Amino acid sequence: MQMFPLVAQGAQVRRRGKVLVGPVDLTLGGRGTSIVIGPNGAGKTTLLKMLHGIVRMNGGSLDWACPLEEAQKRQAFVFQTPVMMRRTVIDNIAYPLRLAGMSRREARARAADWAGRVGLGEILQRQATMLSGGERQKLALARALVREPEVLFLDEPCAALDGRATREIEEILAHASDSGTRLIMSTHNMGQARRLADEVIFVLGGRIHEFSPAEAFFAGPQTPQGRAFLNGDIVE
Ligand SMILES: Nc1ncnc2c1ncn2[C@@H]1O[C@H](COP(=O)(O)OP(=O)(O)OP(=O)(O)O)[C@@H](O)[C@H]1O
Repeated sequence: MQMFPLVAQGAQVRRRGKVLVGPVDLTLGGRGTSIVIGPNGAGKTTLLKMLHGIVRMNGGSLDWACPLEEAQKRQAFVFQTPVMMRRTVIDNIAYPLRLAGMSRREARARAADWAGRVGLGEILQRQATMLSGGERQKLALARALVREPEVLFLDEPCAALDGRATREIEEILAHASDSGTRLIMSTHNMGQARRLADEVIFVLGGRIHEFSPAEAFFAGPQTPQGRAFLNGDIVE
């Protein structure tokens, strides 16, 4: 069953009388990588969580092309600082499969396979809480990808990582994208945005200020704020 388009109409998130996001009108198609950019506090995280369905909306609508319950099963979210369970690497990755009812044997086999794909194949038995930042992020990716979601949301997955770890994560993401996983991801790193984006969602003040194909955006944003942001100027 088709999951896309995802259509938001007048979607809004308010907390304590303040609008954090919206109103947002947005239609996302089923292909490629959407990169969400914007200054600190613009609402990128809240927007991603709203689209994923884990923050309560206070207005408007958000509709997948398939029933919501179906859509929820087919998407995953990688947080900026993923939480590690006090278990081994392989058990952390196998966990979502176990939750979904898969046998221990099968879940561990798949987990070991995914650990290998993200470069954690040598440390399957290490306690996840002992991992470095880059390793944690790889584990979080494997744990999200192991269920083969059609859509993966990521909130600044490389924010705390050095260049090498960032490049490794980007390779995993590019591979997932090539394999057909729809990526919707925020980043502060404009180099990363240029490398990964098929389309850019520029968020300002909780609203979508620009939404364009990546090539067009990076060639020249349509708005003064978009241009300023791309230049590294302060945008408020
Ligand atoms: N649960 C909440 N209650 C009240 N305010 C919140 C809540 N969550 C976020 N905010 C506020 O909403 C605004 C948007 O936050 P959000 O984290 O979505 O922005 P962001 O663009 O991801 O920021 P950053 O780039 O700094 O991570 C901020 O001003 C933040 O302080």
